[in-house]
Amino acid sequence: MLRWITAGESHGPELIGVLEGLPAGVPVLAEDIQDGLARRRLGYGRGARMKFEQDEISLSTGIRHGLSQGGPIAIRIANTEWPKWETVMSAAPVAAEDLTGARGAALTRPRPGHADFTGMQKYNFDDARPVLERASARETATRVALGQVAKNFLRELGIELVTHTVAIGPVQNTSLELPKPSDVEKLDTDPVRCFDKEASAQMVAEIDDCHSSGDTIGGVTETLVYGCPPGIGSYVHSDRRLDAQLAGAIMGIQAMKSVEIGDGIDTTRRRGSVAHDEMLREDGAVHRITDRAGGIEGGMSNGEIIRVRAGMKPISTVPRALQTIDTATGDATTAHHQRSDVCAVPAAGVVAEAMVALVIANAVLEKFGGDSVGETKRNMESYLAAIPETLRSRIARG
Ligand SMILES: Cc1cc2nc3c(=O)[nH]c(=O)nc-3n(C[C@H](O)[C@H](O)[C@H](O)COP(=O)(O)O)c2cc1C
Ligand SMILES: C=C(O[C@@H]1CC(C(=O)O)=C[C@@H](OP(=O)(O)O)[C@H]1O)C(=O)O
Repeated sequence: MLRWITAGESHGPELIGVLEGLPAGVPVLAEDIQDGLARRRLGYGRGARMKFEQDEISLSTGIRHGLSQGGPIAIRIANTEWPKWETVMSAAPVAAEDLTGARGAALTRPRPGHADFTGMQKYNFDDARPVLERASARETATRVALGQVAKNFLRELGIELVTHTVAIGPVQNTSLELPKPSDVEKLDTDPVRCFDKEASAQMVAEIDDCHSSGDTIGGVTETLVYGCPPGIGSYVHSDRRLDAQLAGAIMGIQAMKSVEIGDGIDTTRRRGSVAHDEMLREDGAVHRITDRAGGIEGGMSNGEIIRVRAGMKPISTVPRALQTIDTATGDATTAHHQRSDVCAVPAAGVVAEAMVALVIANAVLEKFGGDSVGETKRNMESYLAAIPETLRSRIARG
């Protein structure tokens, strides 16, 4: 079983992520993790912080000479801004007169849509600062770092992921062409990580329009998993279903409001005759004529491309500030606003990919086990080889 946990505040000294349960022998280099983090900082519509935040990482434990050792892997990501926040975020007590100005003064005008107001109620704070520090999606840098380790493990088994943006607000990419893992570099050069040039230009224009009218916007990303063998996850109990695990992981990302597996909502509008994926046996293996199910049936992977869509709401720090109340006085006012992203959908897609990688890696380990990556691979190959001929599936590879 693979377990992970993150710790840290948005403007604290550092973020920490721990991954436990990874077999030994998985190649892990600092550069791989830096690559993943750099990708998360990108995207048209990101705010000022992403221009200077460096995501300085240290691989603190669990890796030796570029390979995982089987023990917990701890990754630290330093916050570039820490010197400016040392007093406000100090672990030691600080005198009230030292907490002033935009950073230090209590935040009492909670933003509708963010965690501010309910967080203050729940944790008994008279200041939204501690709420936003942990609710902030800064934390997702750690998930991307851990997800990168999971991706390296999956790559050893021939499982690869790629993520693209399919909608920004009302602008949709209606092209049916799916990116392959070899298209990652091409996607990296697109301002919104969209696979269709025309749709990408319209998405950029939509973000510009939001920016100039003091507004924010959300959208939808799609993560594709290639090379996943059939039989990952299970139908035998609700919490073993791969689709349930994926949905939970996606909904655990800040600002995510919907998850779709395969054609998702579109499938609910179709008749059965055009909603499912008919089977064909060719060259000694069964494959599907379509992949409307998104590679999962009965809570198990079926060998086709796994497709997971994640729907993100608009950023809640709206420059044209929304109506709220001042929690210090009870008076009507407008929500506090500091620098913020206008659109973070491309970055959220990178986070979604990390979460999908962690879920698939966990499900793979549950099925095949192994204390070294070689053992996991042998177990997987012998399972596939033992499947009777008429039950064999073609595995969709990139
Ligand atoms: C990658 C990413 C970047 C985000 N950037 C911002 C931001 O700059 N400003 C903001 O108010 N919310 C931002 N958010 C969204 C908030 O974190 C989120 O709205 C908040 O946690 C409440 O969302 P919830 O209702 O889903 O919990 C971002 C989310 C993600 C995934
Ligand atoms: C720092 C990141 O995203 C942040 C997510 C975020 C929020 O409220 O979720 C608010 C903003 O933080 P700040 O107020 O410090 O500018 C974003 O920049 C990041 O993704 O690394």
